[in-house]
Amino acid sequence: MSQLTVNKVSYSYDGIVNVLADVSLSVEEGVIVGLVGPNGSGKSTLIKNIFDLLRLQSGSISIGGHKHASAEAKSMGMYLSSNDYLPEFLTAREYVSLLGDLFQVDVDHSEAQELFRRFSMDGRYGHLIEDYSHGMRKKTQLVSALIMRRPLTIIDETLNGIDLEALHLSEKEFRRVRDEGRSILLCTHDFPVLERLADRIVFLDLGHVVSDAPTSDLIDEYGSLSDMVFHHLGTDGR
Ligand SMILES: Nc1ncnc2c1ncn2[C@@H]1O[C@H](COP(=O)(O)OP(=O)(O)OP(=O)(O)O)[C@@H](O)[C@H]1O
Repeated sequence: MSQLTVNKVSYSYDGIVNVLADVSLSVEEGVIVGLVGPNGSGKSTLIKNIFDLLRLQSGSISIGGHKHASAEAKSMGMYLSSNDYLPEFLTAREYVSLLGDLFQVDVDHSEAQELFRRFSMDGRYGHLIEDYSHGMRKKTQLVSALIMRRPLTIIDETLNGIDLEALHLSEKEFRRVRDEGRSILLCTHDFPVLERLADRIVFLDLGHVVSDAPTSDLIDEYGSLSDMVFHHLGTDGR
């Protein structure tokens, strides 16, 4: 079953230039899909359309088989945005509880505390988020997504700014998410991470899907994901 289906979505901020042009993609159950593309190619605009943060202008989107703007769809997907905005006036425990209420998840705080320990934030779960560093906020976002266990998690550059140890642990946890049959759409410029993790890569450029292929096929053909992107960017008539 498809956890996410995007069908012929176009979007324009000014009614003149299409930032997304007929974008289609799908994320099946139990896969990690990488979303890559140069700055300004439309990745964040696409993600905001998926989560109904921008009103869909044309095409259709479904999450877990439900229309993307419905309450059912919204309960199935979680979005980790590229910024580290979190409610400063809450502790991580309160924030995770709040998400648990929203997603109707019975939160296991001892599991969250254990993840805090493993992410080198031992003893900080009950502290106010306003005292967290940038990296700690990113890791709090990751832990909260791991605890909410949504069928679809979309991660927009959230791994930026975390240390190598946390990155290693995140990759391990993402593989576990996939093994449990849940799906991740991972938007990042960190190609080595995608080469290790992603089953498939969707490459967006100037609002168009340039390619959508298994990571191993792209590596066989181009040697690496960065070479695939450089090859495309050097193509005449781009
Ligand atoms: N609120 C907005 N109003 C007008 N134009 C916008 C707005 N947000 C984004 N854009 C434009 O839409 C295009 C796509 O931006 P978007 O942020 O979706 O790209 P991106 O692929 O996520 O880029 P990056 O890798 O830099 O995060 C860019 O030209 C950007 O300037």
